[in-house]
Amino acid sequence: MEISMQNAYDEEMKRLADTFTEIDRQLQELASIPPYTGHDHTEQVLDSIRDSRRRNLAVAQSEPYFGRLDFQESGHKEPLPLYIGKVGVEKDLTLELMVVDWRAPVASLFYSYTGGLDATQYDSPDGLVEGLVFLKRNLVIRKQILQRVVDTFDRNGDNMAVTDEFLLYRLGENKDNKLRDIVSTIQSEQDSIIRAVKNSALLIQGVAGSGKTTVALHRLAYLLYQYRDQVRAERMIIFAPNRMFLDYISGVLPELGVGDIQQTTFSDWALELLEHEVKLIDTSEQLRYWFQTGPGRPVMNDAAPGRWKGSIKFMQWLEQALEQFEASAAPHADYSPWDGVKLSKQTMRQWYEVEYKHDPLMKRRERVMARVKRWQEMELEKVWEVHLKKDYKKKASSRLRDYAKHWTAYTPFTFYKELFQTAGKPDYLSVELYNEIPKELLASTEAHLKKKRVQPEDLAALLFIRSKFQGIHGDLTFDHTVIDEAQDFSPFQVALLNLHTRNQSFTILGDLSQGIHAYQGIRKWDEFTALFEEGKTAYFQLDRSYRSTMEIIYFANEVLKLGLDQPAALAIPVFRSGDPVQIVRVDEAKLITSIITAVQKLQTGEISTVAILVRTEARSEALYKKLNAAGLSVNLIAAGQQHYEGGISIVPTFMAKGLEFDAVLIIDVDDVHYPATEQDAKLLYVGCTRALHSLQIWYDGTASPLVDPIQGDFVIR
Ligand SMILES: Nc1ncnc2c1ncn2[C@@H]1O[C@H](COP(=O)(O)OP(=O)(O)OP(=O)(O)O)[C@@H](O)[C@H]1O
Repeated sequence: MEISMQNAYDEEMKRLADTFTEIDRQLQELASIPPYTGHDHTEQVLDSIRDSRRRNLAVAQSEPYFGRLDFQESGHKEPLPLYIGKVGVEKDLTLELMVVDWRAPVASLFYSYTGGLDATQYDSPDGLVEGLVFLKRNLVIRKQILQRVVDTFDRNGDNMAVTDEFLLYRLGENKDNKLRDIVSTIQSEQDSIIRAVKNSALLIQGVAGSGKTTVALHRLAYLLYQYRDQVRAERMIIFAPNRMFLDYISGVLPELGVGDIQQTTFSDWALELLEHEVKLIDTSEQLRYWFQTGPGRPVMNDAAPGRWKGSIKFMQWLEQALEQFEASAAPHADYSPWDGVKLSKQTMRQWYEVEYKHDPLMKRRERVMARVKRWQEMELEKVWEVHLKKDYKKKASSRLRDYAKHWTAYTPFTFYKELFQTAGKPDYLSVELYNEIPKELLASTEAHLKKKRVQPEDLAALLFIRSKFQGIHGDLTFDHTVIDEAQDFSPFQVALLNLHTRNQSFTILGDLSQGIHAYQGIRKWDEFTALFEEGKTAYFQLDRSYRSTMEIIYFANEVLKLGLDQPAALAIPVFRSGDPVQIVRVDEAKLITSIITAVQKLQTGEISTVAILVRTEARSEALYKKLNAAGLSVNLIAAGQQHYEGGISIVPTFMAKGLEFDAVLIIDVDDVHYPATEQDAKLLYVGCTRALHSLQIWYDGTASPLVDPIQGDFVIR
């Protein structure tokens, strides 16, 4: 070790020991105060403050910080070292900050500073603070042991830019079955997204591996810290593509000390809100249909049911249908509980159309019926003769039931079902509107709905109807909504979520180049921008990819260029080099033995997770059986999977989206399974970009036109 680094190491050892002494002292002091169980409000507040201090100190106790920034504020004589950790730690009496929380305004310097001698600044609650950075240092502390000290900027050194050395060290590590936090190496462009203001819809186009998911999770932790008076964790929600993906990302928020944030899929959330009145079709059927190979393959154009039903046009169509329903829904007949007494339809209409106008539709009906009942009770009270009263009461309850039956109480499902009937339109719906539904869609939807089954693309519509029928109560609204893999969401879904989200506070992330579910997803980000109030959106683009080696990124970019007229953006790799991508011809007869040999070879290196990516689900199931029978223990990842186990996985490529593996082996990359179409290029791109360190492309017969022409020193055959 160089002398200067040895000095740095010694200095940090001493500082670390002091920090631990202080943390231990505070923890002991807190342990000596028994928990408060009384009713005094002030004492209760103090107790909860002590509780949160205990929790923070427990986090800091093993890894108190990961970074140091020496910053000299303008007007100050000397730079002050700031130690940055996952939680802040203050000295008890002096309140001197021993460790700064990574989310605090001053900590933003640690992330946004990219080098140079010029003054830099950060946004503090009191305005901009300017000054000079002298040192940026990364520290690895594990279980109280200082393992590594890396200076990525030193004003007294030669290199005036912040170096990537520490980042590369972190990226070179192998992955297990969970996504991890990146607090120690958040990059400047990621930091701007994490710290962007709350009340805006952020739309983020990020290439594969640019840290979108990770950044979104860090943003939630930041919002909870920065806006602690305005947001609550249980009022924030993350929408992810499937449960396995949720399992995969489930470690990050607890690592950041954040709990209770809702994490779900759009379907699970919607079905719950619809009180499970309907069931979803088996979506693996749908996936098999869209991801089949060969000549029968369907085209993913705007006529696809998901595109039609996911459009804002359909939302507007429903709005009109609901308006037509509303106009005809008021009571059409007088109500008479017994002969000689009558409540006129005009009175009831007045209640329905004027007095309760601002209530949701079905609530209005409920309120009118409740009022009719009250009126009826009052009328009964006017009757003095006992036997008559008894008779009227009986008659009235049966007539009221009858009257209510003729004024249908719809659920979102029964209403929706009535719209999609091939036999004819409901009375209230105009012919023009009814005729706008494509005939084929009308028939297929009717067939599903008859079985009380809905397709994923029906859910936004059902929830929209629900919102009109029941309204959206406060407990169904969110303080902030994250949509991951948003390119697969429809505009209708996002518009619907906007109804449930306060102040347009959204983080919407995705990659158009990975839009493999184009039968429902968007083509351009404008489709979402148009949904929000002007001036309350912000667009970010993340082009640097952190996951894969340079070789893998160069290769994946070539695949996109060969298949897409205009890729959304090409990824820029960080300077991390690995082995070239291998394109290998493997005879089908030798496939199983070749996979086993390749996996065993990979495992002799540092590789811990391996994915064998397969074009279709059927093929992956067949290979899974054969590989296990041949003695290789692999996990099959199938649609509907709840957990991701790590190790060796066999996965249909479309299911691998969002995940990552140390090594990836894509098989069947021939001209039949991956012809030169936009759809296949996106699918193959998703597959290639799952790999961190090693990528192999296998084929038999003729290599896919999406890989065959690729030349360069990043590929070997
Ligand atoms: N600043 C960073 N420091 C260290 N690692 C990072 C950083 N940014 C991203 N990564 C790593 O890069 C990988 C990709 O991150 P993530 O999965 O969040 O990207 P993504 O953009 O959502 O990817 P995709 O669209 O391909 O699913 C993860 O292993 C993550 O830890």
